[in-house]
Amino acid sequence: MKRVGDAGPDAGARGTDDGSGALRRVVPHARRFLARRTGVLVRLTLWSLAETGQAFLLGYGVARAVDRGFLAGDTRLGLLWLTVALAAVLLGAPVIRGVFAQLAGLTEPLRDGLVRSAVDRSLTRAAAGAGAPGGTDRAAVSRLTNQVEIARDSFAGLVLTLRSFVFTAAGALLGLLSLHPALLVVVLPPLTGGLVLFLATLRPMAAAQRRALAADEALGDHAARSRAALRDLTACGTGPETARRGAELVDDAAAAARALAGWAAVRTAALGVAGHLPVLALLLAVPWLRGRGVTAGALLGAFTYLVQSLLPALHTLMAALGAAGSRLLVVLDRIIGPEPEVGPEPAVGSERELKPGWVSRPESEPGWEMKPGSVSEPGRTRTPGEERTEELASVPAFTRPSRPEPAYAAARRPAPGAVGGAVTVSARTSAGLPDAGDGAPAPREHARRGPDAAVELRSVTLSYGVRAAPVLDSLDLCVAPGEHLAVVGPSGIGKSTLTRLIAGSLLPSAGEVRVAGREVTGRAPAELAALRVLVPQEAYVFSGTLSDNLTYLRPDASRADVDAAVGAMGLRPLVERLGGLDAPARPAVLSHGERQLVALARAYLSPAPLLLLDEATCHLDPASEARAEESLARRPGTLLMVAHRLSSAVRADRVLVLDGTKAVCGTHDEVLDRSPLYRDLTGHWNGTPAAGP
Ligand SMILES: Nc1ncnc2c1ncn2[C@@H]1O[C@H](COP(=O)(O)OP(=O)(O)OP(=O)(O)O)[C@@H](O)[C@H]1O
Repeated sequence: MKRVGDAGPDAGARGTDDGSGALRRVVPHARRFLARRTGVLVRLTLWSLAETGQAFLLGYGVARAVDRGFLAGDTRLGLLWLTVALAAVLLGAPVIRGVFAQLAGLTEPLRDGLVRSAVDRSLTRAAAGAGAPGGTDRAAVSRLTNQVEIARDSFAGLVLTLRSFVFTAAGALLGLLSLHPALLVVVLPPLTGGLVLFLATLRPMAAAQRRALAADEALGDHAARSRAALRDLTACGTGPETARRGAELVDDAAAAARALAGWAAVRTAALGVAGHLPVLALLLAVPWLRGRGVTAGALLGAFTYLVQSLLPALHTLMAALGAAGSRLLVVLDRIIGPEPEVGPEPAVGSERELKPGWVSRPESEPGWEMKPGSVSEPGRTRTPGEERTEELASVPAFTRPSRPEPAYAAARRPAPGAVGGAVTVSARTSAGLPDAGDGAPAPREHARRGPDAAVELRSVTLSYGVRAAPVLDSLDLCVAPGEHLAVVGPSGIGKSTLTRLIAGSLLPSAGEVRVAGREVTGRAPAELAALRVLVPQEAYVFSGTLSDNLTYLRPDASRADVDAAVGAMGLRPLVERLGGLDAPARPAVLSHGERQLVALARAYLSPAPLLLLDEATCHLDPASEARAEESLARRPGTLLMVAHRLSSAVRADRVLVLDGTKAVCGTHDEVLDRSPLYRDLTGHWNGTPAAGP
């Protein structure tokens, strides 16, 4: 199952790779890249040859200064050879400058190429519809910034040190050979032993590096998703679950970092063998070397080669290959390796991720613990009715508020036992079409369709782009006049899209939207305004008096009507604070909640028969929200609202659960039975009452 924060399919599959697969994938790209830059490589080689000469002269100059100069009593010659050695050291500065100038000819094209590749990949994934509708490839940010820079820096470091080691080692070994072949016999075994040990750590180190990167991406992805869904997490009470998953990911990242550190320790041991044993061996072998005619100058020259050239070059090579090499391989493979497959949207109710920390799981899945009041208990079978009864009884938050039932609600309440009723909803893949039990719509249902319906959607499909996956797919919905319908669903599922379609501010890609029996498509703004009011999440209050704001949609409202709206929405304290209805109401001095109350009171006063609220109560505290909602529901007309808290759904006559291309509609109890998603929502909500309303 894919959980929040799990790295993508590529991360998982490649996370187990020991590095050889990545090497196979990356090498052809590297060959092509280098083949196109032979000029730079030749110039780099020429500059590097100067390093060979420099390394050679350093030890050779010291050896000759001792043997032919100072020990032979010719101080002048000794100083001359020392000057040669010094000149070799000083030669290093212009050589490094030349090397760096050529290096830029390799690293900058590499970075440009990787950025292009990362962007191409992200666009391809976006076009293929990775994730939920509107889902994004969040790891792309990491690839584009962090990982490309890692690749560039690692590549530069690698070229610099690998080249330096090869050319310096060539100069030093040549020097040792020229001083005395026996020196090589002593120095080479520990040197090669250390190098072999070091090379043996490369693969496991690359795998550990890969795991660390995957863990880092997963943690970043989880954090980004959680941040984007904070509002839903709070409303659904899934914060603790998300925090728990975040803690798991932090643990994973820490474990990966520890594994990496372990291999770094082995590598340090290899460096000790290769870097320090040759010096020790040389010291211990002095008598043996002297016996073979190795002069004091040659010994001193050999030490100079080891300490000044070979070992520093080896040290930097190991550090670079160890860290930068495996990092480079892993990052290159992530950016230019095979494109991870983007499969079709998994079916809702299977293993599809709904939102951070809120994952639709089969109820039988181990680890899907029961929380007080959640729906099923492993090992015990209960009838749906029993489950509902227990659940509602055990959790006060789920008890329907006792309010007088509006007359219209009683009139349209379905007969006991009947499923469905005044609201129908279906989608191409939905199994939730209410019917009379024999497949045909219930008679009451028929009566609500056509000109009688307050809102009717017939096979409505909405895609935001020609190639984009539809947000709503063949959706049928029928809302009776006077109905109070709550729309719920995960973030980004299409709730706002639905309200905008019904409001007529968005045209369906296919199908028909009718309000009060009239098709909304192509209707003039004034006509639409007479049919419906849409209150969005961010309430609009204009500069003017409070009265101007409240009566904007109904200029002829009497003072009594306005007073009634003020009372119904709980605006009285604000009116008093501002100094009366005719006092200026500057939007800047109102809180978000006060602005929402003003917008709701304006909608309450509107003569439009249909009110559409798109999380229009999200800034209100639960008590104010309940009062506003109940007043709006009592107002003559139909109320369709995107629920911010599940308590809103419990208060509504019907609940429409949008769940990908599935949609389920019915009373709270009915959708609890039929919608696993709704059960998930309510289960989580119940489990953390502190976060609930
Ligand atoms: N103008 C647009 N252009 C392209 N895609 C859009 C547009 N508006 C919304 N979407 C996408 O359509 C999908 C449904 O968005 P919508 O806002 O309707 O969801 P929602 O359920 O209301 O989400 P939320 O609860 O977060 O407000 C999302 O994936 C969103 O990214």
